[in-house]
Amino acid sequence: MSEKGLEELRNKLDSIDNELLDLINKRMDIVHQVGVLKANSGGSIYRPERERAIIDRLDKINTGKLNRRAIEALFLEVFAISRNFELPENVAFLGPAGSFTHQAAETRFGAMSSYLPIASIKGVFREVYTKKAKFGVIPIENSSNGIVSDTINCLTKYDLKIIAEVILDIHHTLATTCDKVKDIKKIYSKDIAFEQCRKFLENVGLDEVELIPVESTTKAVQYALKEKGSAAICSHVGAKMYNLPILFENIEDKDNNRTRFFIVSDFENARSGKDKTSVLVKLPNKSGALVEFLTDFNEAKINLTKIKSHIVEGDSIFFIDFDGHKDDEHIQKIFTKHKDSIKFLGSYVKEADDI
Ligand SMILES: C=C(O[C@@H]1C=C(C(=O)O)C=C[C@H]1O)C(=O)O
Repeated sequence: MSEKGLEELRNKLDSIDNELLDLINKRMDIVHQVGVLKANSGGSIYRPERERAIIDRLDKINTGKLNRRAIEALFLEVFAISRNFELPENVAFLGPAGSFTHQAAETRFGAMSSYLPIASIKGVFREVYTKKAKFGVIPIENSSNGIVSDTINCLTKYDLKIIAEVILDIHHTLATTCDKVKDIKKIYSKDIAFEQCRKFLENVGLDEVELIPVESTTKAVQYALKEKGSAAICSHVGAKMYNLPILFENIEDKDNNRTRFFIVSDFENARSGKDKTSVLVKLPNKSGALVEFLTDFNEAKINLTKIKSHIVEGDSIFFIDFDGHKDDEHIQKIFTKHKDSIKFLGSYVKEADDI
């Protein structure tokens, strides 16, 4: 291509960028006006259901090259920056920095938010409950390892609401300063990550080496970086963050290894039209209680997407997800009838039926 041709194209890009900048600034002014209205009425700045509606609308009218993922990536960042300008709010997440939960948080709160890495799930709930953070991000379940007990325990104890779910594909890498697999004598990682990569470890002859469970995959990177002859099973982001060379990518045994995260806060969402609701249920200790409860759901034609039993302080409880919003009439009826058994956890935009 001639120098002149390149310059012409670059000039075109420059003028498009000028327009984009101008439009985004104009958009920010409007968001500010919305922010003032919300501040006067005491409403939350963040409205996940409204953001979902904007993305759905743009995806529908889109005739250009961008696909839904690209539209989502661009606009979620624009929304996050707008909100952050309007009212900077802290986001607590199960840390350390670079954890999968951090990545889940960044999908909704973007690059500019102020993040607080917290060492435990209980700590995250505490930060939000005591208003040091407006939002808390924690894992609720993984497709290979099931429900995260600490999260269920905290949902029973703290009066916070689930305002969004985030589902991430979880990919692990083997990162190490060793050049060859046979030089690796020990591997650091989080206990559940070892379980998710068993077959890989067997296939490359690493099933006999010492596996050392540590608090997080990021911690594993830090250990592996310091110690010769060791490796970490960690995320791509975690390895890159500390410049630990990656020897193998995508080493998880199942190709649909997914984790679901919740975002908790102190407000409730309005309806989006495509919602899911989560509740905890403690039924009376009498025969047929569960059947009667589920029959009511069946008769109201409510689609249950998950039911898991769980023991909290010796009591058996059920964690249940179903389609619909708390304010839907048929759901209200069930909530009224079973008000002594149900703890409402939140209605939020449904990202998927299940993981
Ligand atoms: C502007 C609003 O507030 C926030 C910012 C949004 C945006 O930038 O479009 C959308 C939803 C909210 O999270 C709104 O509620 O409309």
